[in-house]
Amino acid sequence: MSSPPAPPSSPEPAPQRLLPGGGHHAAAPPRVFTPLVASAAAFSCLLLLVVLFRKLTRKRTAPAEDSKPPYRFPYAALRRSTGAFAAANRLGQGGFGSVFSGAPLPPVNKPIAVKLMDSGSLQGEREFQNELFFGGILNSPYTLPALGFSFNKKRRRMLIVYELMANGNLQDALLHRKCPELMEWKKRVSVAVDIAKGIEYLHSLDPPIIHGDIKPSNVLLDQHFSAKIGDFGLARLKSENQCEITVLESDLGKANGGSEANKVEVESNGAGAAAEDAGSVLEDTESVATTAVEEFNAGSVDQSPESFVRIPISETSPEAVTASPQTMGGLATTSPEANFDKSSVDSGKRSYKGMMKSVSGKDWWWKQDNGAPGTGVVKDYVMEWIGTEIKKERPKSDWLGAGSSSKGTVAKPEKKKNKKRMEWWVSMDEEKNAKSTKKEKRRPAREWWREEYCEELARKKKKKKRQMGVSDDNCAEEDWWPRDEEVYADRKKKSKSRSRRSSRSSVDWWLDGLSGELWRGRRNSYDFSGEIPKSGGVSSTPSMRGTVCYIAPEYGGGGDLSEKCDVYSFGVLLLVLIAGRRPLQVTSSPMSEFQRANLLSWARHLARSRKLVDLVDQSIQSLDREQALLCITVALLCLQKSPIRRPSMKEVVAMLTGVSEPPQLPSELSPSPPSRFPFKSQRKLR
Ligand SMILES: Nc1ncnc2c1ncn2[C@@H]1O[C@H](COP(=O)(O)OP(=O)(O)OP(=O)(O)O)[C@@H](O)[C@H]1O
Repeated sequence: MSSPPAPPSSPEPAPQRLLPGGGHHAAAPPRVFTPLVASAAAFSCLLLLVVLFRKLTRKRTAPAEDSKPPYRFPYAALRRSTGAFAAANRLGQGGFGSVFSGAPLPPVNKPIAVKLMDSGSLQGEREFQNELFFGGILNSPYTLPALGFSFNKKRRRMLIVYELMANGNLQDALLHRKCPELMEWKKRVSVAVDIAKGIEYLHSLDPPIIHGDIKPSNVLLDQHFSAKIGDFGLARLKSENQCEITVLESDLGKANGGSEANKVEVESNGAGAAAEDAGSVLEDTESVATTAVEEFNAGSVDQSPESFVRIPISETSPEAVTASPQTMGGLATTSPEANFDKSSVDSGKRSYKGMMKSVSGKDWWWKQDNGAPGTGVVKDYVMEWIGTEIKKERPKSDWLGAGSSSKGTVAKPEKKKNKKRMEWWVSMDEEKNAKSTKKEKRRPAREWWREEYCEELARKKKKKKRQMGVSDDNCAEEDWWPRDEEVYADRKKKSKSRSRRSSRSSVDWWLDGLSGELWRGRRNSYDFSGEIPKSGGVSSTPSMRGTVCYIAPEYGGGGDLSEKCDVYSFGVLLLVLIAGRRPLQVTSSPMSEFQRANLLSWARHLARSRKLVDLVDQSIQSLDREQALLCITVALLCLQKSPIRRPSMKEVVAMLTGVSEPPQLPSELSPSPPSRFPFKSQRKLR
């Protein structure tokens, strides 16, 4: 008997699995899940990547909430924002370049103004750094610090970004465009108070900030004609012991190396006419701003981004005495070299409360701490390129102190080179140093002034003759500088009354009340309509000491910069605001007008003859006479020659806002000045 055929083996062992309560629980893991797990893992990886990517992207597109200006903007973004620096967007021309309006760019979601500076002048580069430094510190509705910056290495351009001020600068609004809003007395007073509060704010910081160049063209007006103090290019931090602290260039050595690297990179991306685009390509990868901090922390800067603050050695500092090889008679000189090398390291003047942190060891760079309180975040500015530019531009003969290397210094040639560069840089506002080493040779400021002035006049006259028929009247309108014919008319007129002042030249007379000023030679821009020479203004003697007519006599004469210098400048500005005219305005009008040329002398004259209200702008509407008298009196108090006698800005604000008692005129402006008639006044007293 044949056995029944075996049932065909079931292809599916599944029935076993399907048996309830069967004894097959220890079966192998279900393979059906494997692809599921794999795809889940892949999905999570992908998700992770996406999250990471978004995080990275966000870092580039939106700086962290707590990040603060100044931000570094990609050059290409600024270029786009200003329509490739289109002429139509040009707001004006300053001493170091043009300013353009631009569309909002994150993280600054407001219209911007972009100052485009060529890197030709060291002074410009230095002002650039100053602007950025103070941009990280200032925070007041009455100041307008830089919001950001950028570079274009190929084109050797530096850019500074500010908030756009709809009504431009005060000089232009008041004297050129004569904005109707500013013809209202109340508005003028409110502008004056805004400015006073702005300066008060600067002086109230710890350490105080001295602006150093208060004048109407450095005051900007927003859409409501609220005033903000701008242009911190010449501003200084002041230490408790009166040391000036100057923001200086970056580590030259490091900067040079890095810059070369960058240069190669740029050139590899394009050449010739495409230079700008090549520069842009590099930066176009980022579409919006990052902060300097982020960039530095992220290590995306390929070289050290330090800029620093230099603190000159105090003359009595023991460190200075031992450190400086140029120590003389127990007192250290304040030579740039001494400052550069030594002060930084050990001189114990580093504690800049809440703003900067000292760097330990032999690293003498100062880092500017602008991070959120307590975080200890160090803010540095990217200055990779400036050092190289200095090296390129400056002739060897320009380095101050060349050949005067100190005995005790054993330095490597490269180090020495850098030092000399730095000395030159340092010396730009260190006339004081020169003074201390060459004391006996010092000339009176007035003599120096006269020479400079006469040379300038001669140059101007020559130039004008050459350009016969070319009108540059508009350019010559800047603040104070009279046209040649005016000056010569002035001289003619003065020669008639020479008997009175035989020993004094017209220049001396002209400078009455303005003694010692230097000028920066910048011109205003709204009415400018031609090519501007690189150096800028009508008179272009570079100076790190402010603007003629506005600079305090003691500072112009070589003295220290103090808060009282700002007070003096504010006094001039206040008179300009009240009178609606420049501080010096010589016209070819009749003799009666001539004595009014110098606003300060004119105000003093009116004070003595008790006609102060005559100073007020004739076109002012709704004049409050009492308030006008108060304002002029405050201005005259600020303009006292002795800095100690000038009020503080806090007092000025209190007087202008009526918080304190109305002030009295300075005693020397009484109708019979006691100093001139001592006997008479003594008799009177008895
Ligand atoms: N934030 C801004 N908003 C609007 N206009 C501005 C702004 N910054 C500057 N400007 C305008 O651009 C022009 C040039 O400004 P800039 O600060 O370069 O020169 P300046 O103040 O005239 O002279 P200086 O070189 O002595 O500072 C000025 O007419 C000014 O009104």
